[in-house]
Amino acid sequence: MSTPTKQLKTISREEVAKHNKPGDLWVIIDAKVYDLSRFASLHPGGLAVLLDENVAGQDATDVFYQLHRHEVLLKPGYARLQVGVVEGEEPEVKAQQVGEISKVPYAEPTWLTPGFSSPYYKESHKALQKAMRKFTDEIVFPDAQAREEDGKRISQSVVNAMAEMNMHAMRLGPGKHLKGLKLMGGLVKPEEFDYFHELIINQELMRVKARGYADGMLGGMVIGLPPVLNFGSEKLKQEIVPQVFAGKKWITNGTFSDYFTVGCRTDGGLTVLLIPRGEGVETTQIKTSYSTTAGTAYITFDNVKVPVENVLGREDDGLRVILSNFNHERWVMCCGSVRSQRTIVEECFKWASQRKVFGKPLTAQAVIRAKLANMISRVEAAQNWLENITHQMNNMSYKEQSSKIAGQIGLLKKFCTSTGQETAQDAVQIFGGRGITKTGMGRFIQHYYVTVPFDALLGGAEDVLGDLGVRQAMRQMPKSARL
Ligand code: HEM
Repeated sequence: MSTPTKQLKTISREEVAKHNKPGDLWVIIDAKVYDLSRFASLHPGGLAVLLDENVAGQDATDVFYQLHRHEVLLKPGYARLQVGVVEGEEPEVKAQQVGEISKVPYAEPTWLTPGFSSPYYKESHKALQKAMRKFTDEIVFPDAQAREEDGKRISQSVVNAMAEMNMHAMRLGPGKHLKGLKLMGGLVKPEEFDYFHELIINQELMRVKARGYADGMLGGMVIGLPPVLNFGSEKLKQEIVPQVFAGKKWITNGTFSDYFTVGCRTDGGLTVLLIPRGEGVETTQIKTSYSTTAGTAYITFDNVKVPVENVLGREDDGLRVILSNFNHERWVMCCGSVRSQRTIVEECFKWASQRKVFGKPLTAQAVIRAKLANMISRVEAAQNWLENITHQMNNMSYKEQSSKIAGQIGLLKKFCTSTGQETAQDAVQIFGGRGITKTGMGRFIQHYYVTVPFDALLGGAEDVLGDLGVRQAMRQMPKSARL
């Protein structure tokens, strides 16, 4: 939200210039006049910088945006320091408003860029995207940033708000489980819900820019509940699924789960069980390179008794249950990974345009433009491949997906996460020291840089997925083919 400027008085630049000493200190930032007289001694960047002759009583716009994110000025405690607007001038900088599409080049996928079109997205997709953007900005983003900071799990109010929209159910993809549900307040009919709707939900939620939270936001459900839906008995499904969709129970989010979907070694192989939290089940928090809000845990099962009806699929046939889960799960991860990369492109484009070195923006340097070129190419390639695969998923049965595109999904995931890591490295180079600080200018770059290696591990390490892709292709190699 920007500060309302209309009621504020207009002040001439000459008048501002008179307030240039300790105890009487004004500055101009983006045509807005700030009285820093009392704040100066509390300023985290120190008093001396504010008393510099080029700052005190002067226009400090450029230097301010070299050192602070715009959001600093939006914090109520700081916004309050504004005492007026420069006579005859209008502020230029505008924060992205709730629900708004970014105007920064490549900050949005092509289909959301004015003047571009796409064969994949219909009216219901567009309506869902708009609603999801608003929902994420208003309800999820503030909670994500706060929880990432304090490491607590997602607030129940957010889980409830998601449940009200039936978002948890939609995150399991199209299918019978959506029948009769009112999706996103009725914006999408259950029978028309497809993988592009789900892609939109996954990508919009990822805009929270908080990787641990993104997993803690019922990421465990996306992985742990499908085996119950696809292989559980009717009785088990009726008992478990509605509770999880309603946000009352948690599955496979370690520290705070009520149920765990577990592959157990049995005499004849693997058997998948749904284990409720109870006697003999213990979870201990594991600290990782991302926040504890994800719920990552070390779990022990000690002589736990599990009812026979909690077997998912057949005894000793657990590998099939686990493998059948992988395609969707990996595809979800691709959606998130691509969207996170895009956030980094946006951050870098903004920074490289506003950061001035020897009087010129970073974008004046060919080496920086080359890094941006690589980043843009990677994210566009990944999104376009993702959309192609999503289209195939919409036109294949679940079984066909396994035989025809499991390999491609594996390759896409490897591509998304390896390019994500290259982009993280480029971004840190562009931001310099600010790319490794947890607060201020480069905080999202730092966060991405330390959390992106995890994307390259979950759902299968890159080498394994690459190998899967090539092995599946090898099986389709015609015997008749010769050079
Ligand atoms: C309304 C005016 C200002 C406010 C509310 C403000 C607030 C802050 C805050 C909250 C920080 C901590 C870092 C962050 O959260 O981004 C900071 C750091 C800093 N500020 Fe300011 N500031 C203002 C104006 C200025 C100006 C005009 C300068 C001019 C040189 C300046 C120089 C610095 C420096 C050098 C740092 C340390 C940066 C770093 O650690 O990377 N500030 N300021």
